[in-house]
Amino acid sequence: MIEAEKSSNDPPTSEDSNQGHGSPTSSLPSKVDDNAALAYSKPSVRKLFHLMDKPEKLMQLVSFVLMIGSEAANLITPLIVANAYDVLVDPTISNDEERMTAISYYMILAIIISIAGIIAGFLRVTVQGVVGERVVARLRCRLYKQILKQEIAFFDEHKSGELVSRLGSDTTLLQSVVSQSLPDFFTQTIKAITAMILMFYLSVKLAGLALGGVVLIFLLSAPMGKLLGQLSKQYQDILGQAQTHSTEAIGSMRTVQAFAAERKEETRYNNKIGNPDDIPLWWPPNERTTYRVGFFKSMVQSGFFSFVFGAGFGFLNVTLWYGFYLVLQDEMTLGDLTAFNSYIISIGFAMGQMAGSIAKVFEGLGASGRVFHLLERVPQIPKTPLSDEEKLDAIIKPQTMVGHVKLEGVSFSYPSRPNQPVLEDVTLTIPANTTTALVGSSGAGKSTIVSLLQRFYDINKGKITIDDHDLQSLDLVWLRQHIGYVQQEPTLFGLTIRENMLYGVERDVTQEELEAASKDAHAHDFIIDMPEGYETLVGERGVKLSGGQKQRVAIARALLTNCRILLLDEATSALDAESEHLVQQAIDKAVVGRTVIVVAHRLSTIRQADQIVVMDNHRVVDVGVHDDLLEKCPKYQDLIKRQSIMMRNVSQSGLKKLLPGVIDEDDEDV
Ligand SMILES: Nc1ncnc2c1ncn2[C@@H]1O[C@H](COP(=O)(O)OP(=O)(O)OP(=O)(O)O)[C@@H](O)[C@H]1O
Repeated sequence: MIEAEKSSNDPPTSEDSNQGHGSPTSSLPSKVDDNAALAYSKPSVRKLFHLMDKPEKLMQLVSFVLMIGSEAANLITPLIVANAYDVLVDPTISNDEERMTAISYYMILAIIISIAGIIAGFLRVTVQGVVGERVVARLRCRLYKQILKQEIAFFDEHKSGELVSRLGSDTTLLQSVVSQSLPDFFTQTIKAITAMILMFYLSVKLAGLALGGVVLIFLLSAPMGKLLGQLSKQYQDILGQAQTHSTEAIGSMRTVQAFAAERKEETRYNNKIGNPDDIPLWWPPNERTTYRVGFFKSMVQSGFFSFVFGAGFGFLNVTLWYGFYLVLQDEMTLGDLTAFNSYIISIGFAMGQMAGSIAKVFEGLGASGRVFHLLERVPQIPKTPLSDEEKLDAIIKPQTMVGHVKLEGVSFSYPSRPNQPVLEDVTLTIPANTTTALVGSSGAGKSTIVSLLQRFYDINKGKITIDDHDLQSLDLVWLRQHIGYVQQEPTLFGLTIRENMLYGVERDVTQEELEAASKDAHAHDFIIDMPEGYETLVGERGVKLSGGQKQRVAIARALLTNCRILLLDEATSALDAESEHLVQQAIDKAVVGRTVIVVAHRLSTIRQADQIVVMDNHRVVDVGVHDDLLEKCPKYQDLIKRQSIMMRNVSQSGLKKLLPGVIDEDDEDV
């Protein structure tokens, strides 16, 4: 956890090694390292090029050679055409036919070289495009892998929209940097430098004047270019925030519509975009919207280009003027002046394109800061071993799991709220193959225990062991493969029922096995009633199934994983009586021969448990079986009295029988 406060680039310190695997006591919690919107690494072109592997480097080399070829062709052509001009006015040639033959020779040569240049240019752009596609595909794959590797606390802090935006628009920006802007910038720079050398070759005086002009224009336009880069970055940041809102709303459309909150969501999005229909005049109001930033960005952009082109071509006339003077002074030929003129036009265009490319490079580098931050972020769980030897020493992957769970003096707060204790000094022994019900008031920390057992978070103090192995020393994949988890509202994926049931099941499963598991989970009957049976698509997040059906599919999934520990978060939301009964039967089958820890809300579940853990105010207040706790634990009595599910199922007289002495005669409505 200490690493959370360090830059991901920082080398590990001895302090880190003290926090190694198996350490019973970790450091105090630190707030998750980054505020989502500010997460940023130093952008660098070098890092971008490191994304290239051997094939791309080779292609880059080919592209470079093609670039030299095409630009050499472009630059040599004016020199050849200059010869044709000089032939035209050459007083030593008296015969027009002879003159035309010489001109034709030079012009045919110039046309052939130009065509070769165009072909080389076409090939260069194609190769560069392929390089860009390969780099962005690799970047997206790595980035997605990296996102999947992050610990749950990271996802508590980072909204999915923001991450999707990094995978989508940020990587697209980087692609255009690699495949277009940077190569264009280099090409145009080389072109401008070569043209300048050729200009010096033609006339030192004229070239000196032109160079002075180029430097002056560059210096004057640089601040505008910088401003353009800043505005581009701001634009991307606000767009990212808008995307975060929209992804959240689109992903929760049922909630949005149920609360008739479409207008609210529209406003939230529009507040970031700046809907032009709400802006009476074209001048943007003083709010941070993409419209406002884009408005100024276009102004600066057009100002920048107008200045570079305008000043460039204005200056061209000044040099041309001086050039005529030099021709009259016999310091250069007319042909030389036409070639010089072509070069200075080339430089003007090159500078314009360089300006456009550099603005895009700045924009891309802004995005690269966000992308590289994520790419370099070291997941806090599991902590990265400092060396291969440490990995071998520290990580345990036992042959089998028995399922004996122990919590010893566990204290915990969520990394996003480090000062708010959620568990304090919790000690608990859960023998293998028994069922433990966690009960307690809302917010007592029951679901947190379930999360900690899956090592979604690391504890701050104390120790959690499974079969006497410290949780932090166990191979994380092995651990999670041996733990089944059925959530209150299970998440299914937009796949078929079969695919959902086999999600996370690594071995081959026969149809018989699949059906047996779904029969045990009381899911088989409703599945075969569906038109496409096990091949039925369940819709995004399983929306096409009822709550009870989703739970039964999730239980079947847990059964198929052959998990040794089953974690159940019982639904608080009411299922109808029949569905509840079926889910209960499914759970009854699932618990046999497993260590089961259930966040219990139903009296039936609580009563059947081998031990009941009563939690209150972040602590365990009592542990026992139902009858004992009813007798001696006031908190438990209170809880049972309040169990809403129980109230639904048990009549007042039944309640008095169930809780003698706890329900009073006048306790009509508990
Ligand atoms: N991801 C999180 N980040 C920060 N705080 C959290 C997070 N999840 C839960 N909490 C806080 O931790 C405390 C315990 O939550 P937990 O979900 O474990 O309670 P619970 O006993 O399961 O409650 P319930 O019966 O209502 O589900 C609560 O105060 C809650 O606000």
